[in-house]
Amino acid sequence: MILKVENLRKSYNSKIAVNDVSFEIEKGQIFALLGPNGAGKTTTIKCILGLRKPDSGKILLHGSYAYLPEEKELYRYLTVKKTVQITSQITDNFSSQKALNFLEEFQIPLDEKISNLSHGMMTQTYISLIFAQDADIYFMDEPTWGLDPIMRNRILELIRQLSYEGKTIFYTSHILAEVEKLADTIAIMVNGKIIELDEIDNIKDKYVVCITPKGKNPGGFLYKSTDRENIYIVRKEKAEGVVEPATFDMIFEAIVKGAK
Ligand SMILES: Nc1ncnc2c1ncn2[C@@H]1O[C@H](COP(=O)(O)OP(=O)(O)OP(=O)(O)O)[C@@H](O)[C@H]1O
Repeated sequence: MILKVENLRKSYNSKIAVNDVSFEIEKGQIFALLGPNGAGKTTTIKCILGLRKPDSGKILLHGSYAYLPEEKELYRYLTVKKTVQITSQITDNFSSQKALNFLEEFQIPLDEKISNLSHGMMTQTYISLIFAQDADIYFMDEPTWGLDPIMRNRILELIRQLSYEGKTIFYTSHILAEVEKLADTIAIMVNGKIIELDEIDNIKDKYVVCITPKGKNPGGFLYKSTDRENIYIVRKEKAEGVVEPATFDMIFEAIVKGAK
C-alpha cells in the first residue's frame, strides 16, 4: 500500500467538501477519482498533500510524489527554457533532459515566454515538468483538461507507461471514456462522499438496468423516467422486472443523479 486515506473530512465554513472518505491505493495502480464539478476531488488531493488542513481523518503516504495541480499556471514572465532550469534547481529527482525531450515532442518553443503560450501549450509544458520527475506516486488533477484529442491520448499513453514502470498514479477526471480506458480502480465521488469504489470491470458487472412500472422502486439509482416506467440502475442481486446490461456511462450518470 502506497497511500491510505481514512475517514477524511474537510469543510470550508459550512460547506462539507469531503465527507468521511476512505480508500487505499496499491503500488503500481492507476487510481481514478471521478465525479461531477464540486464533488470534492481537488480538496481530497490537497488534503493528502498537506495543502489543505483536514478537519479529521488519517492520511498515510509512503514515498515521494509529483503533483500536477488543477490550475496549470506557470510564471508568466519566464521563458519555457528558464522554467525548466528553475524547476531543476528546486525539484528533487528532476531530469532537465527528460523535460526538454517532452517539450520537443509536444513542439513547445523553448525561447517563448510562458505568457505567450496557448492554454493547452501551458498545460503540456506543466505536464512535461511533472513527467520529468522521478517520483513514487503521481497526483494529477485533470491532466488532460483543455487538450486536443491526440494530445489527450498521448498523455494517457504516458500515464500508462509510468504504471508499467511500477509508478502509482492518482488522477481525477470527469471524462468517462478516458477513465474507462486507463484506470485500474475507480472511485466515484459525489457531494464529498465516495459512492462506489472498485475495479472498473467489477463496477460494470455489479449493476444492471432495471425497467419497472411507475411506483415500483427496486432500490437503486434512478436513471430515467418515462410516463409509464422508471429506469433504475440497480445491483444485480436486487434486479426485478425487465433487466438489461448497463454501460459504465449509465452507471455513472445514475449514481451522480441519485446521490444528489
Ligand atoms: N477554498 C475554498 N473555499 C470555499 N469553498 C471551497 C474552496 N475550495 C473548494 N470549495 C468547495 O468545496 C467543494 C468541493 O470542491 P473541489 O474543488 O474539491 O471539487 P472538485 O470535485 O475538484 O470539482 P471540479 O471537478 O469542478 O474541479 C465545492 O463545493 C467547492 O465550492
